[in-house]
Amino acid sequence: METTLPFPFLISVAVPPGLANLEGLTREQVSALGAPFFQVTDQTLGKFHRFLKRHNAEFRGYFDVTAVGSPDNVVSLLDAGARQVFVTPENLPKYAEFGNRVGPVVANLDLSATSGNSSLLLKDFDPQSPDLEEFLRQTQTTQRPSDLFLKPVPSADLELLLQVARKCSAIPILPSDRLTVSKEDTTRLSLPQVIVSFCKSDRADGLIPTVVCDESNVALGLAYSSEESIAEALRTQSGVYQSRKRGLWVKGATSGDTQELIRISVDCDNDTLKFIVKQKGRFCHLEQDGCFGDLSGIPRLERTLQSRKQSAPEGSYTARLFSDERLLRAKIMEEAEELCDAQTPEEVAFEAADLIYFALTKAVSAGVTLADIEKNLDAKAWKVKRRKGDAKGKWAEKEGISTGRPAPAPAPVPATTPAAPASDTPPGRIVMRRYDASQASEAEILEALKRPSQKSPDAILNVIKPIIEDVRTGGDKAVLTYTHKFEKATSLTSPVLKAPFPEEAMRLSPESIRAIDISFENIRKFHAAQKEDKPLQVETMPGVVCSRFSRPIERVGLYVPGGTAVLPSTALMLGVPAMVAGCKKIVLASPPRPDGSLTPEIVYVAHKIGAESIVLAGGAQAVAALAYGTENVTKVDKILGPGNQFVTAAKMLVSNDTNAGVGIDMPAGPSEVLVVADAHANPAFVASDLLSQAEHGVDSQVILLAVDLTEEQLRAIEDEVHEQAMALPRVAIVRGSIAHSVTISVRDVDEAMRISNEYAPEHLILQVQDAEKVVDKVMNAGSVFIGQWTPESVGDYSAGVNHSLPTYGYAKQYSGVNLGSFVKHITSSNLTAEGLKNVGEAVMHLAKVEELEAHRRAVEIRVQYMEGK
Ligand SMILES: NC(=O)c1ccc[n+]([C@@H]2O[C@H](COP(=O)([O-])OP(=O)(O)OC[C@H]3O[C@@H](n4cnc5c(N)ncnc54)[C@H](O)[C@@H]3O)[C@@H](O)[C@H]2O)c1
Ligand SMILES: N[C@H](CO)Cc1c[nH]c[nH+]1
Repeated sequence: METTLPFPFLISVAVPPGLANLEGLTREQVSALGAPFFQVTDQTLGKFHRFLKRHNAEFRGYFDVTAVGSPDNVVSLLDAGARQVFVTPENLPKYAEFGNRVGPVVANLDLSATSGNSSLLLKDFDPQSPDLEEFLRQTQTTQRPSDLFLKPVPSADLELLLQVARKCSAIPILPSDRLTVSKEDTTRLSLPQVIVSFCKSDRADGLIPTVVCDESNVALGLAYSSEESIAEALRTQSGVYQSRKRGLWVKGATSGDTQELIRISVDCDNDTLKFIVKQKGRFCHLEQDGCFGDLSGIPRLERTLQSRKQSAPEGSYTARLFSDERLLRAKIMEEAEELCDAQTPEEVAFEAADLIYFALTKAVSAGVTLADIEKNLDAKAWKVKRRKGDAKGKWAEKEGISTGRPAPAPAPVPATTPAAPASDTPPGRIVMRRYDASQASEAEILEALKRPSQKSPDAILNVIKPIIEDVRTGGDKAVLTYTHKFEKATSLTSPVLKAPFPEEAMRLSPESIRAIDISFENIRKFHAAQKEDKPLQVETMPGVVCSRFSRPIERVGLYVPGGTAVLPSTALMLGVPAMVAGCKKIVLASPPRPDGSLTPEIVYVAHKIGAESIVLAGGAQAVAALAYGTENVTKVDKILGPGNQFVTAAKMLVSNDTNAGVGIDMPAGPSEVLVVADAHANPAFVASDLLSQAEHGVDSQVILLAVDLTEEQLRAIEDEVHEQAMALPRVAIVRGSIAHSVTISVRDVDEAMRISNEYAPEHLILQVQDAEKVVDKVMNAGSVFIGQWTPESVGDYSAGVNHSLPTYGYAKQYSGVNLGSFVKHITSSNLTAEGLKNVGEAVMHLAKVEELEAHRRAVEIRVQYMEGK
């Protein structure tokens, strides 16, 4: 616990300041010095308690509680934010658990009886006592309490008290009614003079360097203080300093950017003051918040939100958030959930930033400042009674934490759907929301089928744009920097592993080699079959021959994801067709492990497909390196492969840069599956297929279209989902993805296929009777798995079909990766003289319509030549 005093003295106040007119110092002046001392009795305790609750941060004080009877009351003062309380030495053992927050009070000058305590309050201290010499001698011993507080007798000469305190490095307690900040008041001791007497300036002019900070302790700049400027600052409760050239400087007197004084303190070696102020406008004379530049981070966000609150552009997002309480509430809930689901440190930082943005919007909207929030944090840190911190109610239930209350109903079921009986649903059950298409509206079904919200495109762009720019301009070094940052592979010194790959980097068990070899061969066969053995040729008119032939794309970059799972199978799915297509340069990219190495399966696949190199990087940095090339990374013509939101957005961005000259395959994001199951389907099989995609990531979504299933049949699938999920190592991820996954009961297969085609799933699984016949009804899907013996995972690895597929509904317009993804089609025309004669008329006429005379003449000149003209 940080107990550093603002100054090496306390100010004693007889009653809670503000509850009575104080003589001497005002409440604000006491507050600005930050460490008051109070004497509390059973009678005044209630008042102090209430006062502390309200003003904890300003008056985090020291309390003599020897006149308070109940230890509970003493503890409640500590809990309310008292820095330290002093009790009689006999009572001290009762408070042992609170350590140095509780110290003894004694009334005699003999320190020997209290040695061993880290702090001690000497009350009725008389600086003229005959025992003073002996007392001073005792204070020189090593057993003395490190914090020795001297509370003087009422008649004490305060100047003398200060001298004695300095001699023995004790902390004098100065009565507020005997202090003043006014020059005119000669009956009291000058507080500014006391402050300055505790400071030692290194400067010839005696001024004290003063660091000026805002309420979040962000340094705004440097100023200087003198006794006079401190007096004026305390008198006016504003930022007043001593200009080195022009005397007193009242900050903002001319600019209007004034300051409200919050606190003055001195540093550890007493040569620098700190003023904490509430700054209006800017501190710096330049166009920036402070002399060290603009605010950043959370204070900057607060500033922006506050100005938006005053004048947000109509229709702006922040204006909507301020005016639509429900939207703001929904966003806070959404971001809180995303933060809980975040896994890597980067994701956690990203999601925490989002949550802080919306939380601060709520605060600003309610007129709460960051300083108010920080005061609360501090108050909590000073508490001594710790709450258990258990999760409560629906949140505990959602996470499967027992609350000792009856088990809850299953995950949200819309009112239109008959809910399963609550009593037999164990807490924390992993269950998909249920809808009944015959009772829910079309809009409700569409809403239920929405993919989990991705980060807003702007937020992602803000992250990836600088990364891409850094890599474009900084090359290898920039790639390495990001790999060190995101992958923590700090020992990596080169971002590329070039072929031939070292044997030790692909050392595998015979079983792994066999599994890869079998999959490789199946994928090769299926993709080789997609080859066009000869060019397409059509004679459209006599003598007019049109052809189309394909050529491999020369240099391809294949992104193999590696964030939440290592996916050598993706290396196969991209690498094998690239090899079959005959791409000359195949460059793989995949995030390395923290030790800088790659999983050996990926290196083995790279070796088998004849890759030229592997870029040891992931995310936007890998995409940028492939798109622009670096000193060691080969620039490619097309980037293919799935990835998270950063990867997908980076691919889109570089493909839009005409200077990059790079194409991409498609948006292949978080995995998803839609299973159509009827009463013939085996519930265990259905559940296993749903879970095989749910385990990919918390952003995955799985959908079950239950064709005419009874409540009992639905429950059987749900039971399987829960039981199988609970046994999975990635159950936490499954819980996240199932939270935004749904079961929809439909009447028949036609209704199921209508919904499925609208959803356009990446994977479509047909576990219905006569599944093959249903294939005719499939209009939009990445890849289809037909019948009960075809789990989706065979397509992920070994059947031969490709698993790099369009997600997020893009199956409506994109195909999955196939041989065609690695080739370009070139067309050719070949005309005889007769052919030109046959088609020439049409060409010349259309060229005339378009007024493109040179086009027309290119035909005419030949026809005339043929005719000997
Ligand atoms: N559709 C398909 O065909 C298909 C196939 C396989 C995998 N997938 C999907 O691919 C995705 C793979 O994602 P992944 O995250 O596991 O691996 P990934 O390799 O796509 O992403 C990891 C990289 O993201 C970057 N990154 C992470 N957090 C970042 C941040 N806050 N800021 C900037 N960069 C950051 C890091 O550079 C890291 O290397 C999953 O969603 C999976 O479902 C889809
Ligand atoms: N199902 C993923 C495509 O969405 C691919 C994959 C790789 N490994 C396992 N599965």
